[in-house]
Amino acid sequence: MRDHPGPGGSNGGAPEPAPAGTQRQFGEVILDVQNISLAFGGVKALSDISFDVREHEVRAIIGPNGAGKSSMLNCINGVYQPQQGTITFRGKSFHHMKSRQVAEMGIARTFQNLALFKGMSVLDNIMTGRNLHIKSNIFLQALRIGPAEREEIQHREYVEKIIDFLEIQAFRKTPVGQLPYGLQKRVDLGRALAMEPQVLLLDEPMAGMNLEEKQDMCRFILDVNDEFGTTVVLIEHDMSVVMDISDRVVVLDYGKKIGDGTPDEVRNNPEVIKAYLGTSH
Ligand SMILES: Nc1ncnc2c1ncn2[C@@H]1O[C@H](COP(=O)(O)OP(=O)(O)OP(=O)(O)O)[C@@H](O)[C@H]1O
Repeated sequence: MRDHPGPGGSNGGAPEPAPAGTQRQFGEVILDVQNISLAFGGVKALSDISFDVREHEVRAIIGPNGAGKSSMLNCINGVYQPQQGTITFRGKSFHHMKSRQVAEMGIARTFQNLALFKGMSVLDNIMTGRNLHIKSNIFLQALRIGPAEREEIQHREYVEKIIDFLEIQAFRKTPVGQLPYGLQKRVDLGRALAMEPQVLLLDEPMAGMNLEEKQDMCRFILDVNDEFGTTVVLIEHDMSVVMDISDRVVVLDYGKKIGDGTPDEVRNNPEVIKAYLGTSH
């Protein structure tokens, strides 16, 4: 298990050191979710959910099927517009932000069902993550002349670094659809990393993977967090993974928050045990 910070909660935004004897240290609250409610007709997907995420933290959202986890990520990255509540990123609140605007602010997302172009190579898929950073106009890009050519070279260099980092050099020209599922998930992570996010939202990054693939993915998530300093918010069903790599965990059940704290606190929370950990998923 990782070394953990103290129990959750804001201290007014001041940097919060980890308790004595622990290694991990977090910055200010980077993402603050306050009183979010979201309904689809009569279905209350989220009811008055609040939690915060500190800079450089690995924060997990767990809960049984239908608990509202993906809906929460969709509110954070602008796919859904909650009827109530506020999300604040680096002190800037937003209610009705489009996904692209959220991405431009520095929040990237991977999806439960991969959002990759199966016929395109690994390299080209990861390049799509650079779109937000491309400054030259489409005409120059198409002709690959002047500043556009220089810019493309810089973006390709950045993408090559990600490919090296994720250890997928051998597949850089391979169409993504020909790769095993675990590697496709890694490419999806690469595409999100190419956006140079400050916060990375991962929707079930380990789903459908075998043990070895899960171990690899855990290592990459922790390396991204350590080496790039990227804050990570992840949804994951595999409890051993969640408990191993998360600093703090939010627990949802039927759209309500029933637990929030370190893995140990959550593990010992009777309501959480009853709703989730006591059942098989
Ligand atoms: N677009 C939608 N339209 C209608 N209902 C929706 C929509 N998205 C989610 N819901 C409903 O909201 C509730 C929460 O769903 P959500 O997918 O957020 O849960 P989840 O915790 O991510 O579940 P899972 O672990 O199965 O992915 C469910 O009752 C679901 O049916």
